[in-house]
Amino acid sequence: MAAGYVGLEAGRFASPGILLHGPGAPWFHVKQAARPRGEPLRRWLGRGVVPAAEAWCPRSDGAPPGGVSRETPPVGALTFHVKHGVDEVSEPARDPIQPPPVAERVFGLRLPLAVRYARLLAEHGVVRGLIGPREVERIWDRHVLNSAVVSELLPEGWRVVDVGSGAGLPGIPLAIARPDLEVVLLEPMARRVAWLEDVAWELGLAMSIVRGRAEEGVVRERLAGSDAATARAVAPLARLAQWSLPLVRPGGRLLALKGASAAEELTRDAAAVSAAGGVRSEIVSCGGGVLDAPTTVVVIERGAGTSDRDGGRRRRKDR
Ligand SMILES: C[S@@+](CC[C@H](N)C(=O)[O-])C[C@H]1O[C@@H](n2cnc3c(N)ncnc32)[C@H](O)[C@@H]1O
Repeated sequence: MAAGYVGLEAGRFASPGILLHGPGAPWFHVKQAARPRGEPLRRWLGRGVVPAAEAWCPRSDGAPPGGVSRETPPVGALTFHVKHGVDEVSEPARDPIQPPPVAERVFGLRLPLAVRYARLLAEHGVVRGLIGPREVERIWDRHVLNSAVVSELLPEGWRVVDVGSGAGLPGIPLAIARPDLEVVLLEPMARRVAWLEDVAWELGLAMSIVRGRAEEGVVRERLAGSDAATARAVAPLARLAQWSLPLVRPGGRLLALKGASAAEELTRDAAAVSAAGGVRSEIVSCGGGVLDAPTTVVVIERGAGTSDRDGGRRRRKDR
């Protein structure tokens, strides 16, 4: 790096809600996420957010371009530089998309697909508002791996409906880790559905994406008889059971990814879960030995005696 430039980690410039770090292109995120349309970055930096006159991203040849570079810096060089008159040089920031070693245990030979998904989330997912910029740092443990380890609870060949898939969590990591599953992503918001379609296409994943709400009749018609429903950060357990249990066959399961609130929710919503057809409930920890913080899942089985119009009719094959 050139002398005369003080290297600062991009993240240090961030004010709340503004992403200045990220894989690939910090300037791009500034432009997209924070900078008023059309305003030169130089002026934006001069606003007291960064007390500096000139900023640039490192180019692949290492030379300061003089002004803001629009070249995407190479991975591992996610540093934003401010001309400051101080002879200091920074280390390149860690690439948050580098998978941790445990990722190979979870995804095996399909790890490259998981890396591509993590990168899509971190780059386009942030810009498209699917995940917050602060999530990029913890994309693996809190999102991709946290979701994929739920596959421990899914027998081979099951059809799984991911209710309220949003950014594709947990459905897409599950589909990557377990190509034997038939994964259906269910999401009502058009913008998110478009994102899910883009990701499925980019990754070449054979999966169905259904636009709708779990409780809608037409959705029930289409998805009833699934083996399991997954849901993360969608609704309190009572509502989730009312929405999702009608989508699974008798004996099938709702897998609700919950955090520390799992036990409390299960106690609080026991009556509603039972009224929705849930017969056996338990709290299971997934990913022990892989994740520092294993994923807590509330597992609710749908009772054999419960009925809805299509329950069990659409089973793919006898299991
Ligand atoms: C907070 S986001 C969580 C997204 C994703 N599961 C995750 O963990 O990142 C909740 C998602 O549930 C969807 N959602 C809300 N109500 C729903 C319903 N009745 N049926 C299906 N999806 C629903 C929302 O559109 C949104 O995408």
